[in-house]
Amino acid sequence: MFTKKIDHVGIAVKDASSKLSLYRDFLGLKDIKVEELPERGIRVYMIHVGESKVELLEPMNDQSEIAKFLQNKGEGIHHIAFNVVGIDEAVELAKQFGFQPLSDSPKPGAGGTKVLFLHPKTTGGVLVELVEGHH
Ligand SMILES: CC[C@@H](C(=O)O)C(=O)SCCNC(=O)CCNC(=O)[C@H](O)C(C)(C)COP(=O)(O)OP(=O)(O)OC[C@H]1O[C@@H](n2cnc3c(N)ncnc32)[C@H](O)[C@@H]1OP(=O)(O)O
Ligand SMILES: [Co+2]
Repeated sequence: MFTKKIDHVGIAVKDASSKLSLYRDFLGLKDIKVEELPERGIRVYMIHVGESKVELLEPMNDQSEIAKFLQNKGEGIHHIAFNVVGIDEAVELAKQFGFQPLSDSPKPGAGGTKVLFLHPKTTGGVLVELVEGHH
């Protein structure tokens, strides 16, 4: 597998609009794409910063993939995502290295990408996302 850059840093928030003054107004990051992923129960605010992004993850409902994190840990950094080439081989490769994939195959991510998560228990306490494609 080939990795060239950090794709994004995922940040769990209860209410994204109240966080935009930092990114959009103070830091001057105007390229922000909003997308809803109902299958994950997440509204995404993808904030472009040079070649990488900050991804604000806002729950759309109580079943949201980030609801439990917000309940247990509160708002803050949720995951780091690496842009990769060869994600279809990543499940088997990760297992060979002792990292636990959180699905049997890559799943749809924001912006039409394919994503695969690795369990934080096997990656030094960091939820790692692999992303193939571009937002
Ligand atoms: C927007 C789409 C997409 C994109 O295109 O970028 C996304 O980014 S979606 C982002 C949200 N989706 C996901 O995170 C999917 C993958 N995550 C999971 O499957 C689960 O969240 C999880 C990582 C398996 C954790 O779920 P679960 O085991 O049910 O949670 P617990 O609360 O019981 O925690 C167990 C254990 O793991 C620690 N933990 C949980 N979340 C994180 C985290 N984000 N980073 C680091 N560690 C985490 C938690 O603290 C527990 O540890 P112990 O207390 O020591 O047991
Ligand atoms: Co992400």
